[in-house]
Amino acid sequence: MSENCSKEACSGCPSAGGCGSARQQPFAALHAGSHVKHVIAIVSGKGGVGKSLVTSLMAVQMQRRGLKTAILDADITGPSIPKAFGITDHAKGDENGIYPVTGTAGTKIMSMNLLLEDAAAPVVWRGPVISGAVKQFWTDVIWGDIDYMFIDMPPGTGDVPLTVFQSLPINGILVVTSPQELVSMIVEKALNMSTMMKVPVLGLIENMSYFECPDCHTRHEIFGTGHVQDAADKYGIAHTAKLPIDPQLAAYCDQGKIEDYPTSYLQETAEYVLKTVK
Ligand SMILES: Nc1ncnc2c1ncn2[C@@H]1O[C@H](COP(=O)(O)OP(=O)(O)OP(=O)(O)O)[C@@H](O)[C@H]1O
Repeated sequence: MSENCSKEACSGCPSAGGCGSARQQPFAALHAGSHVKHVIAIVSGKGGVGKSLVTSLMAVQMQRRGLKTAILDADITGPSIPKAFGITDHAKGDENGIYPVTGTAGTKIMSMNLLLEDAAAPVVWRGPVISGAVKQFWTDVIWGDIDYMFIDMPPGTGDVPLTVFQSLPINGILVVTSPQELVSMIVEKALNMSTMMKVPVLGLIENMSYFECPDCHTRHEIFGTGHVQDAADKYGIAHTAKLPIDPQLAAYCDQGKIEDYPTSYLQETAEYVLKTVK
């Protein structure tokens, strides 16, 4: 934030994410064996709108550009990142710390499911314990050199997202919504939380925006017309994107082959992030 800056938050500011001094609280210390250049959090107002999918696609986009990429899965009670990347190995640790598991294309991943004996076992923990685990993914994991780390946040605006915002030096967030959700107060809550935390909103992504008929290529707005641009204008968010409902994408995710999916989805979002957070 420049000395002359009079903005309450960074949304809409051309320097958003780049000025670095908007947030001044002491952040949790990164492990000595890690050097993470940029941290982008993916948030949503509620669960099931495709936050993990967007996190995975963003990592894949960056990885394809030859950047060193990581995903910190902060969705401790509903971790879905290892499945999308087909990771079944457990994370290993020694006296120095915990090592992330690397996907076939090179994305480094840490998730609660990589630490559990049984991936189907529920994590029945209270909020502060969950927040502690997320912080440990930052402080105790030996990430090595990372250009872009994406954090798959737990949905909503509860105490875990709050702790993550306060503890980790997040450069910006991408908000994932669905067409119905966009008109709701829940999205406004997520956007207001980022304003309160002084973390710039880099973009608004409307997932399941439409379905394109594979035969006639007509686009059908199954969940109604979204208003992603209206919402972006209202909050001064410079970048928007729309993702279609794509059964093939879901199938690649289910088979753990997200890195192999030949798609340009979120290419423009990746380019916007590269341009804005550098
Ligand atoms: N655009 C899409 N096309 C097809 N399937 C999708 C799409 N977006 C999400 N899905 C599927 O919907 C399911 C939920 O998506 P995802 O896990 O990314 O949501 P989420 O917001 O992270 O949920 P939670 O917050 O509960 O973890 C997944 O099975 C995913 O493959």
